[in-house]
Amino acid sequence: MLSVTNLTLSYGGRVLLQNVSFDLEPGCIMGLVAPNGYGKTTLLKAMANIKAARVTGAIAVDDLPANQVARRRARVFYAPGEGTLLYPGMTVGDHLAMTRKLWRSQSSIDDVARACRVDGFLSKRVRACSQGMRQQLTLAIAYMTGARYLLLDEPMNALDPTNVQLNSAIMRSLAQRGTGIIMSSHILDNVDQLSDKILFVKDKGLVLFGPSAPAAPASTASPLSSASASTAASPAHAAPSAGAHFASGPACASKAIDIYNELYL
Ligand SMILES: Nc1ncnc2c1ncn2[C@@H]1O[C@H](COP(=O)(O)OP(=O)(O)OP(=O)(O)O)[C@@H](O)[C@H]1O
Repeated sequence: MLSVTNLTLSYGGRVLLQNVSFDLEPGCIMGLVAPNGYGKTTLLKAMANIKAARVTGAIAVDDLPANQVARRRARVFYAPGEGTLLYPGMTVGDHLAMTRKLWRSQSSIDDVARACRVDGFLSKRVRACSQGMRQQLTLAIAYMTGARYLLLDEPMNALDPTNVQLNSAIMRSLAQRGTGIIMSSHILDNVDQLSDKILFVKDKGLVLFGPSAPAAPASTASPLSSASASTAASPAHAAPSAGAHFASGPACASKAIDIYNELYL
């Protein structure tokens, strides 16, 4: 379990998230949704121990003690968007080879390249790749690491519909084998299809929609209002009474776009 406890994130004096807590379980795909600038990237980086912001609180990686930095790092991989992970002068194949070596991956370059459909441009330098190709490569690198927890920043951006479906299937298959995935996204229909749970950033807190949250009270006319209030009143854990929005599994009773509109519009 990747556990976030009482996390506060700020830049200068500006607090983005205050005292938030949640767990990313192995085998779970969690969507992370909020408008631009609400702190999704900052949260994912903090979870990967990439300290861009000021961070207080605790992040636990399984049962590993905090001082076992290398072992913790080996279980968590953050994949940024927009190809910023990549080296423009290196080829696609070089990136996979480097990742395989650094992460001591058991996967073969050919297998990952074929599965992620980057095998057709392995010898292309990143600077000559399209935006979508760079994103395909970023995801191929993430899968190659074999990390138990993948933190994916807008992973479906720039991908064509075929590649969105391909990567959705790969993520689902990884989750079935125990990988925990959290992905920020503005593509809400994909978040609906893929996520077991969805975290929304709201009022510097988190609102969780997912099957493990307790069911909303029957008398609640709008489960959202109860969810928001619950989170605001209880910063300790992002498990407000919002579970009625989801059936179990990826199928979602309420669409993310409806929840989004109710939270932010
Ligand atoms: N290095 C930094 N120094 C100061 N402020 C920053 C820094 N990085 C990000 N911010 C600010 O923190 C806020 C949250 O940024 P972040 O990138 O985490 O948002 P986001 O939810 O991922 O946005 P988007 O959906 O646009 O990608 C923004 O207001 C941004 O300007």
